[in-house]
Amino acid sequence: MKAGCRVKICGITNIEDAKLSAGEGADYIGVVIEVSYSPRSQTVKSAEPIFANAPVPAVALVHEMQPDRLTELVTCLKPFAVQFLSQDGAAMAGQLKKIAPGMEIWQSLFLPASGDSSSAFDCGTMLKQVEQCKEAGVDAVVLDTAAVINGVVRFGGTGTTGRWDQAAQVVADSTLPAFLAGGIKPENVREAVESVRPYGIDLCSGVELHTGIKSLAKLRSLMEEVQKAGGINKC
Ligand SMILES: O=C(O)c1ccccc1NCC(=O)[C@H](O)[C@H](O)COP(=O)(O)O
Repeated sequence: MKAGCRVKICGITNIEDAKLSAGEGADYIGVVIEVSYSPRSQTVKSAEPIFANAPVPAVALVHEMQPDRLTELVTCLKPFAVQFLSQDGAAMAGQLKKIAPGMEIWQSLFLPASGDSSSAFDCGTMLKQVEQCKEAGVDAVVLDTAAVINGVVRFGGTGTTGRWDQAAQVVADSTLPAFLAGGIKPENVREAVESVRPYGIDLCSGVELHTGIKSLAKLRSLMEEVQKAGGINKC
């Protein structure tokens, strides 16, 4: 098993970027599927070539997708995992694992943005959520940051860092592998990894040339910085 911090490159919109990310060392790629507020969103149909040819495990991200559509997605794309941005991963896990045994279920959980000291956060409550997810068959959680952009709440892909002190508390006692997401980029990834010690990191806008297109130079620089991060991450 890999010892260091896993890396998931998300918001992939084309197979070239999937291959670029994997070639630079990504462990997973993520594709946002039919999420209205994402500028990187793909349809099940347009995502087919990415999932069919992905060189590393590919994760399908969904938000409040109807169960019938979810079944179609799983049948067509055969993702390594479905990641729920809305809080329905635990409720859907049992049903999805019946139709796709072996497929993982990931659940995004949202922390306040850094600098936001007014939003209530209770580590114990989040750890209970993690435990409930685990009992329901969820395999991993992604600690991300939600933010209001142009008047719309976006659950991910915001480029906004979260409260890493709070993320570190959750990671330390999480009973599931926990990824850290939100505003991670080459310039801050070392601090993110060394201060939170997540199982993995998950990022999107920090390695883009422009929205929806990845940058080779930024991916390379990110991976170099991840390699430099010292210490042992949570397995
Ligand atoms: O990437 C998007 O456009 C996106 C939009 C809506 C929900 C999720 C989205 N991306 C999912 C991810 O897992 C991102 O990697 C994660 O949210 C972090 O994004 P970023 O802050 O841009 O690194």
